[in-house]
Amino acid sequence: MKTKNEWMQSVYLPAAQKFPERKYNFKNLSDMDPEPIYTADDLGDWDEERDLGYPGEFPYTRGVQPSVYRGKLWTMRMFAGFGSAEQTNERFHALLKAGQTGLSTAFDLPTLMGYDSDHPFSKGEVGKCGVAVSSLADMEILFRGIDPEQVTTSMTINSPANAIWAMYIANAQKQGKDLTKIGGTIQNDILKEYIAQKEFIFPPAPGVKLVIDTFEWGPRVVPKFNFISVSGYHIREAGATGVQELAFTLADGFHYVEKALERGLDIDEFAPRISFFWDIHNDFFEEIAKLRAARRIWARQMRDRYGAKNPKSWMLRTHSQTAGVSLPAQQPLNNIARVAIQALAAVLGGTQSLHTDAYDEALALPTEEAATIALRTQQIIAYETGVAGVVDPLAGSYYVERLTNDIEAAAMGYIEQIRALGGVEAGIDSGFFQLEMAEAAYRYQREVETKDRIVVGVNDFVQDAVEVPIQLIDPEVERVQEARLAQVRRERDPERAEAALDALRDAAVTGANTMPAFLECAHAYTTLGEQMDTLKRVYGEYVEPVLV
Ligand SMILES: CC(C)(COP(=O)(O)OP(=O)(O)OC[C@H]1O[C@@H](n2cnc3c(N)ncnc32)[C@H](O)[C@@H]1OP(=O)(O)O)[C@@H](O)C(=O)NCCC(=O)NCCSC(=O)CCC(=O)O
Repeated sequence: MKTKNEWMQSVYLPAAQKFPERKYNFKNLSDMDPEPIYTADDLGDWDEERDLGYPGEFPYTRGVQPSVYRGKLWTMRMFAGFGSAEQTNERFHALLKAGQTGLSTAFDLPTLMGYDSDHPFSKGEVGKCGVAVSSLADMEILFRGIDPEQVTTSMTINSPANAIWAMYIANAQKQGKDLTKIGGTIQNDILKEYIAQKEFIFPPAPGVKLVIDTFEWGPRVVPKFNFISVSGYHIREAGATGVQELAFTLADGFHYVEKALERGLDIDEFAPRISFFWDIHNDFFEEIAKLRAARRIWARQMRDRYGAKNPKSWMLRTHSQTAGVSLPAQQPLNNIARVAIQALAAVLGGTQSLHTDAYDEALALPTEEAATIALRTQQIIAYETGVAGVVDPLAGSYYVERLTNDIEAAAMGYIEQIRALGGVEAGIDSGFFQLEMAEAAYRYQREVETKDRIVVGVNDFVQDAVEVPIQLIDPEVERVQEARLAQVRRERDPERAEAALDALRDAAVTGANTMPAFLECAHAYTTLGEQMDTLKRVYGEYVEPVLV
């Protein structure tokens, strides 16, 4: 048989002279230029046993479970939250009734920034991009009628993650639930806030310290809870390429591991509950290869660099979300097609959990109809396409294996560069991440503006604006929240509340684990704002350095 090179010379190039290749940018979103075809000749020293293996076995390229979706479909976990706790609770019940298999909570901006709903800074933002939660009283309503032992819940919360998690756990305790049986995930990934999303409160050192408190406390008290979801999503949405998303996020994961080890924790006690979160964009094969490379890098580094011995510590388990940034406001119904393709890539990449964006995401929070179509998209993939019946069906594809290798190598290059810079916190201080991402975002935008990259409906195939119904948030929610907060402050035991906040302050001052104090703060109905203010007085607030 001819070699690839012989075929290129004798067949492809002569044909391309007669019928030239399209003048188009074939590069993927990580700026990697694919060749026209891939054969075994492209795999270099790729070794099937070392680099691929079997599903459920090191290095987990093919998936973390032996049976992957033949055993259990991925969790269909739609990110939802708006308005008051009552409204979101209603949406949660509707989503579960529609066949969703896990919950995922979106909090509003004041909650994400640690402000109570009645703080002057919260005006106009209460309940807008998620649900408002200022105390245990809101949490009780939010999860009314939902059994935390039966349904796993994800909470996208970062700077105030300890406080919100404690409220969730306090609510479960008040219902008499067994804490060793409740499962779920808090995002709790503060590093990517400094790098990308910018919803930080405290400086990086105490920010990371609070995260490590959850690494220590979680496995002992709520052993089924994933106390972190190390998130590439927001890094990607802020303009990073797929390779940067992978590298920066894994570097963040390793940073937390190193900090937990510095605290003297046993890697095999905490690492099995570290989880991840990826953004799944339009380049189909790039995204599949990214997920496979992610599992391989994590497994190799955890075993060989950090010395983890428990196979569960080697397994990178992940949530995925289709790429909001890829869904334009122009011709929004086309986004249903984009989301279907991205979701298929997440599934072929072996995700454990998936959110599919609603087509109207660029316009407003999703209407119930748009959110339902997004969920149905997952159900169509799960039940109609046959892709869930065979484990890692793309394994052995020359292109997919080569791309997995290339993405792994490129991401490891970045990870080594970050280590040489002095680590993630040093990279944040020097603006390394922001500058790398700004450059990638600029390159992408220039490609779109010069039409070197076509985005259907945006820079080609454009048509007049199409109107779709959008969801509006009732400003009444702000008044309801203010009234509830006033009632909470009036009815709680003031001495217990004050003592709880004092204990939180003391834990912060002495460097003790803050989680027991946060749990008591929740039970004492102290508010989120009161807890964060207490910590601000000890830790200070982060001011981002200006980069020019
Ligand atoms: C680990 C994950 C990724 C997934 O957890 P899940 O519980 O859903 O799934 P799972 O762990 O795969 O499965 C649950 C249990 O079943 C077992 N299991 C699963 N598949 C199996 C199989 N084939 N054979 C045997 N056992 C299996 C697992 O080991 C596990 O048990 P054990 O537990 O006993 O091992 C978790 O962290 C998660 O759900 N994350 C969601 C994060 C999220 O929703 N984030 C939203 C961000 S939204 C955001 O940031 C906003 C972005 C924006 O701006 O729009």
